[in-house]
Amino acid sequence: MADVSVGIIGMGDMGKMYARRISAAGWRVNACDVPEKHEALMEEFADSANVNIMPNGHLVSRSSDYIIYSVEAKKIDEVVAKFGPSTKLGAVVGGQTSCKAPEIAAFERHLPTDVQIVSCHSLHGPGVNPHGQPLVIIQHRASNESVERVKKILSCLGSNYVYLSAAEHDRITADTQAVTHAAFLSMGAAWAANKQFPWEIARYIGGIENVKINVTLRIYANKWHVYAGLAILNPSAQQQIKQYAQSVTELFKLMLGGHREELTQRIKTAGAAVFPEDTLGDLLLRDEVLDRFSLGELPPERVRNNHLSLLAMVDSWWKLGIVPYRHQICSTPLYRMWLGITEYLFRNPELLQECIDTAIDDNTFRADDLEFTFAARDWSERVSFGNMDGYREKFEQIQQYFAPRFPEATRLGNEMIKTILEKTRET
Ligand SMILES: NC(=O)C1=CN([C@@H]2O[C@H](COP(=O)(O)OP(=O)(O)OC[C@H]3O[C@@H](n4cnc5c(N)ncnc54)[C@H](OP(=O)(O)O)[C@@H]3O)[C@@H](O)[C@H]2O)C=CC1
Ligand SMILES: O=C(O)C(=O)Cc1ccc(O)cc1
Repeated sequence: MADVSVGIIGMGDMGKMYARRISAAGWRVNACDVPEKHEALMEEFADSANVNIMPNGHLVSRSSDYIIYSVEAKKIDEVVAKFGPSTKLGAVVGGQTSCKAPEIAAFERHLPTDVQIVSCHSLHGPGVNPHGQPLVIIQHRASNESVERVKKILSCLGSNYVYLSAAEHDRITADTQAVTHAAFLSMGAAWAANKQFPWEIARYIGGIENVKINVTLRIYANKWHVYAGLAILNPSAQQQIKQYAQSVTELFKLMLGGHREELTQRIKTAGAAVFPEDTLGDLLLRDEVLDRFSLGELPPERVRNNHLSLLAMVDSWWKLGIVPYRHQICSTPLYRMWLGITEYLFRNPELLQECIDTAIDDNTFRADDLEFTFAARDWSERVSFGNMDGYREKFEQIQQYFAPRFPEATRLGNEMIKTILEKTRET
């Protein structure tokens, strides 16, 4: 084992995080990125004795025993086609991309048949401590012995292994990540369209709103390709995102039409299906936690909101027959927060009633909800059409709008994630 070396192709945020932790645990790491970044990487890792920065993926592939591709999901085929044939005889190969269908297809297409395939996916971003987070292991074409080797290497992350097939992985992450991101991306799109910075408006400060704002900014501060890849390339994700957009539209129409009874009936039915009384444990999140992380001044009294984004989430879980708690074992931090605030609303009958009353009686959210509905449908269409360029254009435009607040939001978001994860880790 001492002689086993680890290759990392793609030294972006995730690749570097892996390289630092794996090398610190004593493994020799051979790593590369695109040639334009070679020199900068050499400098950055000059002091890391166990990290050997190489000029390209051929050199990494031919000299490493476990090779991890940590490149953009949309580039996986092109990169594996280039370097896969150079893989060391008998090595094990895996990938870190967020969607496994294209990754596994690329491995099967381009890797020599003697090469084994054990893939992985850390279910968190590069700024989150991997300790205790889920790490998916996919034994696709490999002996048990090779899986043990990979687990031994990755054990330095301290994550919890979750064993899935590639297809199971994609199905679950469509239910958890893709639809969660669609909701937050739509919130950001609506705020930007209305030229709002929500932390400057009293009705968007405090409690559930803090989570909405911090998570939205966290997503827009990341790279577009991460979200585009896991939504567009995941065969299961389109349906989920489409259902979410449809639920948003239908609920908004009921609100606009003043159909109190129908709206109440639908929300209560969905709530009962997703949060059945006899299966519930403690709440994932509580007021003290929710109120602590605000980008703006907390108003003296909580301001009402109809929470269309949350009502639509439960409605689409119900329509799709998804039981969100079943996915907790392989959930990301953002998914846990999203489930946390949704549950917080649905398990508080007074708050839910206030939400329905606000939806019917209060006109002040109509403009925001209209933009939110447009946004949810627009994201869904860009995903359905497989429109990478269109996704990027919209994402980066909104990213620019929020960029000035990213440093503060990231700092607050990190604290919030840490606190919330401590509260939700055992569940
Ligand atoms: N960020 C996150 O929160 C998470 C991301 N992931 C997944 O991990 C993967 C990496 O993500 P992340 O690190 O954030 O993305 P980055 O964009 O930071 O890193 C990807 C790196 O791979 C490089 N690359 C592209 N082509 C090649 C090549 N031919 N040879 C060597 N390097 C190449 C890219 O260069 P260039 O920019 O020039 O293309 C880039 O530096 C993605 O598939 C993502 O979906 C998984 C979990 C969490
Ligand atoms: O927590 C989330 O959902 C994130 O946004 C971070 C993230 C992004 C991509 C992944 O493949 C895994 C985690």
